[in-house]
Amino acid sequence: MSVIEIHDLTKDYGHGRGVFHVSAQVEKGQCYGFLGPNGAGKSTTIRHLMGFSKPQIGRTLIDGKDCWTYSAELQREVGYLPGEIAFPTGMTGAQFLDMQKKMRGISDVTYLDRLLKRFELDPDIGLKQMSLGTKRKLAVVTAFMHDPKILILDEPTSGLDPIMQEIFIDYILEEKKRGKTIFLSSHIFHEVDALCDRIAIIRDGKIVSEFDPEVLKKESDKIYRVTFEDENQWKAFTSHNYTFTSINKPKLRARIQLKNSEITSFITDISQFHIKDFTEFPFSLEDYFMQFYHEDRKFEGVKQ
Ligand SMILES: Nc1ncnc2c1ncn2[C@@H]1O[C@H](COP(=O)(O)OP(=O)(O)OP(=O)(O)O)[C@@H](O)[C@H]1O
Repeated sequence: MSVIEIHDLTKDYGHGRGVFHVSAQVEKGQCYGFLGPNGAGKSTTIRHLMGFSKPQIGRTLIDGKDCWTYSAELQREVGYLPGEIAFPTGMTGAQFLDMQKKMRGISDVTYLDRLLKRFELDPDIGLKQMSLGTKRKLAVVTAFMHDPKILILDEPTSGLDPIMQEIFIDYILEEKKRGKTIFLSSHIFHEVDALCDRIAIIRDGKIVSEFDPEVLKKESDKIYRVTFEDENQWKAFTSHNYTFTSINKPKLRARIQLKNSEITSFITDISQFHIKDFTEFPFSLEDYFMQFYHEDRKFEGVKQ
C-alpha cells in the first residue's frame, strides 16, 4: 500500500478548469512533486488530499484512509503547508504558536525549538507587523511543529528569500532521510529537481508526464551547441540531416539534439569541421517542462 494515493481524481469547475482523472502514488520515504504553472490544478489536488474538498470522481487516500471521510484525523496528523495562510491579527507569533501547541496537544517543545532556530524565526513579533517572509517561516514552523510523518506542501518556498529557500530544501532533504513521505507542489524547477524522486507535470488539470528525474536525465537526448569560424563550414554543417533545435546565422552557431545512439557518428562527422566552440548542454528540467507548454513553438531559431 502506498502512503499517499490519488485515484482518478476529478473536480470540474467548468470552462476547462479544475483537475481531470489525476492519479498518483507516493511510497513511504519518497518525495513526489507536482510541477505546473499557476492555475494548473496543483492546489485543487492538494485540497483533496487534505480532505477540504470532496472529489466528483475518484478518491484520495492517506495511509489507506479516505481523505474526505477521515479529514479531521488526517488534518491533525499530516504536516500541511498551505500556499497562502491567513493569520489572526492581534497576537504575536509566540501566542499563535502556543495556541497551535494546545490544539495539537504538544507538550515537548524540543522539535519546535529546533525549527525556530533552523528558520531563524523570532516569534515575539506581532503577526500584523511580520513581513511576508516571516509569516511564511511561521507557517512552515506551524506545519511541522508536531514532527509529522507525512508532509503536504503547497508551493513551500514561494515567499522565502533564496537563502531561506536553501535552508528549507536542506531541511526537507533531512526529513526525507528520516523516512518522511512528502507530496509537494511547485513551479520552481530547482526546488523540484533538488527534492523529488518522482515528478508529475500538470497542465490544464491533467498529468501530461510522470517520471523519475534521474532516469530521465540519463535517457534524455543530448543537446550540443557548435560555433564555427567560417560561414561555409557553418552552411555545410547545418545542411546535414540532424535535428537542429536552433540555427543562428549571425553567430555561425547551431544547436543539435541527439539520441545517445547518435553521438558516436556525430563526433566522427564533426571532427571534419573547423570548430570555434563546442558546448554540451546538460539536461534541464526546465527545458523538458517547457516542451509541454510550448508544443506549438518547437523551432524558435533564436536561442544563443
Ligand atoms: N473553488 C473553485 N471554484 C471555481 N474554480 C476554481 C476553484 N478552485 C480552483 N478553481 C480553478 O481551477 C483551476 C486550478 O486551480 P488551482 O488553484 O488548483 O491551481 P494551481 O495549480 O494551484 O495554481 P495557483 O498556484 O495559481 O494556485 C484554476 O483555473 C482555478 O481558477
